[in-house]
Amino acid sequence: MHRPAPAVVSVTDLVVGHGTPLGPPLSFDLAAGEVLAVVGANGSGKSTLLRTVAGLLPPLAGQVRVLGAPLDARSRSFRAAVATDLGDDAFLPGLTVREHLLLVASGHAVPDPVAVCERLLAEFGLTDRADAPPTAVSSGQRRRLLMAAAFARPRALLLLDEPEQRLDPGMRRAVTARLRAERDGGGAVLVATHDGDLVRGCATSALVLAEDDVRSCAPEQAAAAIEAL
Ligand SMILES: Nc1ncnc2c1ncn2[C@@H]1O[C@H](COP(=O)(O)OP(=O)(O)OP(=O)(O)O)[C@@H](O)[C@H]1O
Repeated sequence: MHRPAPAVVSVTDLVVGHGTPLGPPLSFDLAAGEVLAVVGANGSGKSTLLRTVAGLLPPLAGQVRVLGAPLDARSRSFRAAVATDLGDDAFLPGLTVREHLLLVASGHAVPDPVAVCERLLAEFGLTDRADAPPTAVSSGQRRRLLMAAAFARPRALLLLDEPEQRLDPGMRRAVTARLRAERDGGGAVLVATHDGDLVRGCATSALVLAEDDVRSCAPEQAAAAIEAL
């Protein structure tokens, strides 16, 4: 008998917050080949939601399941399946941009990690700065490195918090195209963003967070909601 694959992420009656609830309970499913954009004003809870789904914050109520299992960020299966760029930059002293990428790819047993990393360095415009430590590149270049690192490893789910931050317009368009390719290749993406063009360019659905309200809508409506903020 054919059983449908479980949602990559399944959220039921989830209440997030730092001690006190932020907004009403949330429920949504995210399947392979989908990009769910989370939009809303500053402080509406986008990062808090992403950090909860990443297992960095405990839910105040409700459930998050990842690939059919209750969220357990310490489990090997969760760590193997979930790639994140939540904007936290922590780097190892003494390692270059290239070496950071290689560390991620090798740590996840990616075949031919050197070739994978060189491709990502070129794609994210970092080849010229690959031998510098991350502390010696620009803030936008560090952001490119964090994003490249998320793509340097296998993943079923990608969690991104405002990937457009600090990127120039050309790289924003490139990231949007990258997320479209992720979606079309069967990946699942949960992305918080203030970038209407990114939502239009890659999302399959959206959640609009507001005080005491959460609305599920089509990408075009979410992009319009961003532009109305
Ligand atoms: N570490 C923290 N401790 C306590 N409260 C926090 C913490 N981080 C965020 N908050 C609060 O939680 C609420 C939601 O913040 P969150 O960062 O999730 O919003 P956001 O929608 O991602 O905002 P932005 O668009 O500015 O990134 C805000 O009121 C914020 O002040």
